[in-house]
Amino acid sequence: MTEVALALVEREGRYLLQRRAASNAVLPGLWEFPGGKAEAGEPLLEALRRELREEVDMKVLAAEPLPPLEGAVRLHPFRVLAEGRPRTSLAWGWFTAAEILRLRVPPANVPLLRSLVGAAPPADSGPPRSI
Ligand SMILES: Nc1nc2c([nH]c(=O)n2[C@@H]2O[C@H](COP(=O)(O)OP(=O)(O)OP(=O)(O)O)[C@@H](O)[C@H]2O)c(=O)[nH]1
Repeated sequence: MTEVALALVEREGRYLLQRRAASNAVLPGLWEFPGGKAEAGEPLLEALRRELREEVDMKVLAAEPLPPLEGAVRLHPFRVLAEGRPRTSLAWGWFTAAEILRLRVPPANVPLLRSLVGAAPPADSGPPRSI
């Protein structure tokens, strides 16, 4: 299974996203968290540090793991406190989780984004029920 480290860099309730190049063979044009595949034998935290540095030139100061998501690959999201300002040739921006759900994102990210928004059900959905 391919292990992928994702950086959820949050500032004032907004998360850093970048947009995959339209020319990318995998998920072209989608908005995603900085991150990428761990190399063979590379600890996830190291992959997280490396990808954040390589992709947006930011330094991880602290990272807290969230539960992994299983799909075609295994996503390991981390809440990240990072130093610096994003520097990347890709489009990027700061978005609330609710805003991100209205962008084109990798399908595997949707449950994660919903959990970030908080389980606020639509007004007409009735009382909360366990699933
Ligand atoms: N970076 C990133 N990858 C994600 C997210 N959500 C998600 O499903 N993925 C998947 O995780 C994998 C990460 O691949 P990547 O291509 O970014 O990894 P990488 O930087 O190591 O790239 P490389 O294979 O070109 O060296 C892809 O299959 C991608 O579709 C996300 O929010 N951010």
